[in-house]
Amino acid sequence: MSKPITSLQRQLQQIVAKQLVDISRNPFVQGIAAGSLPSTAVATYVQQDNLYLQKYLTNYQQVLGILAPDLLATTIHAIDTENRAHQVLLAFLQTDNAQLMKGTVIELPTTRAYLQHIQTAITANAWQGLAALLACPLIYTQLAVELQQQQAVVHRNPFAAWIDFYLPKADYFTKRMIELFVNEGQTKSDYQQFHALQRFEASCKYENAFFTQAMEE
Ligand SMILES: Cc1ncc(CO)c(N)n1
Repeated sequence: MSKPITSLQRQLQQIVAKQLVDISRNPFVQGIAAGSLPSTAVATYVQQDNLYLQKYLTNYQQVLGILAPDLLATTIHAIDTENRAHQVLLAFLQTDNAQLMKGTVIELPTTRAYLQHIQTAITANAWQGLAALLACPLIYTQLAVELQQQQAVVHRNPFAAWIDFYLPKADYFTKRMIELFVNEGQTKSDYQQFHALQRFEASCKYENAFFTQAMEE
């Protein structure tokens, strides 16, 4: 017997709420909230996120191509333009992407491990892959809501527009992804659901580690 639709969604929310406790304490995230971060950390974050998002997009296309080609067609643009969030960080660094990515930028261990985790999930099946992909938009959306509630979105904060970018907008694509995950999940066994939620939780932890990695470089 599969769990009712609301159960999967509730479990996602519980996992996010739990992981956000750690993420909001992350020094990088606290720097975003306070409007102050070392340039090296911001530069490392954007470099690694460029590498991450490039592969994320490929994985997203692969998974959505199987599960929901119509949703893929309407949301691909949303991810593609995500680099607009990076513009905020690049402005803070007073540089551009071309300059920042000059030479060889290699994947740091957490970036590599996170991408490998997503890849492994996709190899199991597309829905497991979706579980691993879902943490990325879901964590950032909830984080933005939390930072806004902490009054971090103020004019003097150079990262205010970055936070604003991730705030949930009308029919935002994160919501569509959650709906897809939950709807597909109704047809899945308890075993599949259990593993998908584990993969989702592992991705949430990678999100935290991804911020940490930027501070350590
Ligand atoms: C690593 C990472 N997670 C989530 C997002 C938000 O989509 C991002 N840009 N990068």
